Amino acid sequence: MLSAYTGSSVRAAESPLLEAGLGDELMQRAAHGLAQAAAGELSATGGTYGRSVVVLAGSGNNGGDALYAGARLQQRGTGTTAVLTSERVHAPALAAFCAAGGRVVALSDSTLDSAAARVSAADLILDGILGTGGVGGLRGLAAALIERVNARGTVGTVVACDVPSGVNADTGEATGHLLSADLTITFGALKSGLLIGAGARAAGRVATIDIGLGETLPEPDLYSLEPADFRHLYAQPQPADHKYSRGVLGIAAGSAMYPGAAVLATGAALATGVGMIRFLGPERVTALINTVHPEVVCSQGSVSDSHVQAWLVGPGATEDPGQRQRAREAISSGLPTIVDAGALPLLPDTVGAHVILTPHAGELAALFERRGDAVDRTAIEADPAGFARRAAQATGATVLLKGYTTVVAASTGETFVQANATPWLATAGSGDTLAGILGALVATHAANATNNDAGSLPGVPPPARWAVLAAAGALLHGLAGRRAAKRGPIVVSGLPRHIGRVIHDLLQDPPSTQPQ
Ligand SMILES: NC(=O)C1=CN([C@@H]2O[C@H](COP(=O)(O)OP(=O)(O)OC[C@H]3O[C@@H](n4cnc5c(N)ncnc54)[C@H](OP(=O)(O)O)[C@@H]3O)[C@@H](O)[C@H]2O)[C@@H](O)CC1
Ligand SMILES: Nc1ncnc2c1ncn2[C@@H]1O[C@H](COP(=O)(O)OP(=O)(O)O)[C@@H](O)[C@H]1O
Ligand SMILES: [K+]
Repeated sequence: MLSAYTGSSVRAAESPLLEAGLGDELMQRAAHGLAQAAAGELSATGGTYGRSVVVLAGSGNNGGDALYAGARLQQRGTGTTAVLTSERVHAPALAAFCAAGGRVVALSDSTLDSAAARVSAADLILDGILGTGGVGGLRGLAAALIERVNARGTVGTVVACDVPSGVNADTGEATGHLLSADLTITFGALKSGLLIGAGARAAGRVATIDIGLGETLPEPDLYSLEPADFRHLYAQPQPADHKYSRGVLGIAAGSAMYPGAAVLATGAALATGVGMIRFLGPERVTALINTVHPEVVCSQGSVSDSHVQAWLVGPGATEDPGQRQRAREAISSGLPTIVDAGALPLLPDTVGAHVILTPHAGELAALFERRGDAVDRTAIEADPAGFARRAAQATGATVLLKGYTTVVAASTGETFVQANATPWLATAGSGDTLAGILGALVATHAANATNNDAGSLPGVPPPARWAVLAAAGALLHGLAGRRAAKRGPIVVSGLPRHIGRVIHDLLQDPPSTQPQ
């Protein structure tokens, strides 16, 4: 499991070390790590000697890191040019850079075009315009430069210093022009803004350099499950198990208008592994379910008459009064319940953490509006962690907010971010399969909660266990989508096949490779 920290908390952790006079030492460690990583990128594409490197250096310490790293690269034989984006610059770092033989271009209106051409043509670009001290998006000449570079495109590898310049290291928000990185080398601790929102999209691969902050760091701001965590969270069937002891999932999904959502959610739940599925719905839907999934036990019955360990309600169920009634009863049953799509508007004022809401940004905006808290969808998309937390706090539920990165917030504040998905998953019905995965994970966990530790991870407090499971579901869904997308555009009804194969790979001990 990865832990991430806001840029502000990393700055706070640095401050006693700075007061102790260790600022230069920290910067040298950062520059060393950055130069090593950059040299590694160059080596992978033909070596360092004679390669062209451009350092984009802003006015602060982020520019200092990049200039010191540029000096080290110059000493290893690169041809390095620093483009200074501000009149101010970290003077000792610039002096070291010049002493190593680096060339310097001061950005001005008259040098903008030639500097942009140089950046675009470089073998490697170190982006040190702004780090954790940035306020708002890039402005002035720096913004104009990046706009021109993006218009031309880049030939070489972009390595961001700490964060892609202009990304808010706390929230991942970014306004204006950004230079997307192939690799971000971040210092001291992983920054939250690299896991989420625009920052996650711009960061590329992320590596953290230890600069010795150690115990000065506070509690993490965000967590992210890694593929190797999955097998600790998945309730594998044991020799003494039978179908009931493994966990029974109740599903009330689909309607005459949207029967397909029920088929997709049920197929994904079966593929994730569950003792049994009891499916409730109108006859037309149950007939379809039984045709496509003969192993599912179907009826037109009620929630109170159905013995299950967990519920999944809502996919495709918007217009059907019977399904709406089942959803209401499931939500108030006290059993863990996945509340998706058409069931979201049926939520009472407050529920427990065992109720897991799965809105996309539009559905979350509607949820806030129903509670008299008007929030724009675009505001949610810009700060998904902030709004998922707000929703979890307001409702008491565990909130899984879907999108390019999926955020899961526990009502107690612990927040997970999973960026395992692919935009190919942005296709109708994909959310139904996520709901099915979550239903199966939660039902099998609920059945096993007393005799194994599925759903708990070292370092994560027990109240967040539903959030951990939901994050595991997002991880599995994302990896299955990636695997499916290797063969072209995703057809959602084919996703269950990939879900099963990804689970197989994730349960290897130890996982041989990260499933793709
Ligand atoms: N502290 C440490 O121990 C260590 C820190 N480290 C490194 O330091 C970095 C933080 O450095 P920092 O605090 O100097 O801030 P940083 O991000 O370089 O620039 C801020 C300056 O930029 C400007 N500016 C602001 N907003 C702007 C905008 N939108 N568009 C354009 N310009 C803007 C503003 O100047 P102004 O323009 O207002 O004069 C402000 O002064 C951190 O990310 C890490 O890389 C490592 O070396 C490890 C040890
Ligand atoms: N751009 C994207 N990149 C990665 N995953 C995405 C993207 N857009 C959507 N997804 C994922 O696809 C699913 C879409 O869910 P949803 O909007 O509820 O679809 P539907 O209601 O049609 O089933 C979610 O799991 C979401 O995280
Ligand atoms: K930067």
